[in-house]
Amino acid sequence: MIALPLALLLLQQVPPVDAESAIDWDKEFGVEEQVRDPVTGEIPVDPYEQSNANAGARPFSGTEMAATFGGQDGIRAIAERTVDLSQEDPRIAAIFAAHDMVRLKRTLFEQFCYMLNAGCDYTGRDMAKAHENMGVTMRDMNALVENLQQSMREQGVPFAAQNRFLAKLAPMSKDVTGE
Ligand code: HEM
Repeated sequence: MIALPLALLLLQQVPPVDAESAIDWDKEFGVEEQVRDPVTGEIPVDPYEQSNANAGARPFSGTEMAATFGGQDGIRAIAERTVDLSQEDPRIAAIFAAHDMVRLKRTLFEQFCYMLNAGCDYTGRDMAKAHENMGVTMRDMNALVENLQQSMREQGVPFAAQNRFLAKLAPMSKDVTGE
């Protein structure tokens, strides 16, 4: 029977929360709130100059490679699947966890589509800027390439065409990893 009086006594001891004295710790530590664009669902990035040169490789000529990859629909499926597989891949998932996968799926699709000459412009950042301070290693790079290979295989891209595409990506590894 002493429980109720004791509880009341303890309640009295809790200092009242004063709205004016509540500390905004995010502000104190300079943590900015990340607000997604209501239309695109993406988190805005710092301004940069947009150019197809940011894609890091010149496109294939002709329409053969684009057709082999299943046109824009096939390329989108491959880019998105690569991101999904990488997010679930215990070897590299942690690198993706704190980043905007909505934007990555769009920009990776654009980059692949541009390179495969399937009728897109690339609007993302260049490879060095996009992977700056991320600490990506060649081992991580190999894991991502395996995920891309699986995505291309699932989409029915022939082995020779897969390798032609990978050969265009390979020189980017030094900008991505800094190794
Ligand atoms: C040749 C290989 C690669 C290509 C072509 C590539 C392509 C891209 C592209 C197009 C972007 C988006 C740029 C933008 O937001 O403006 C990006 C961002 C990103 N990439 Fe890669 N990438 C490669 C390798 C890797 C690897 C190996 C990892 C990690 C294992 C990785 C992790 C990421 C992450 C986490 C982002 C998001 C960055 C952010 O939100 O600021 N990438 N990549």
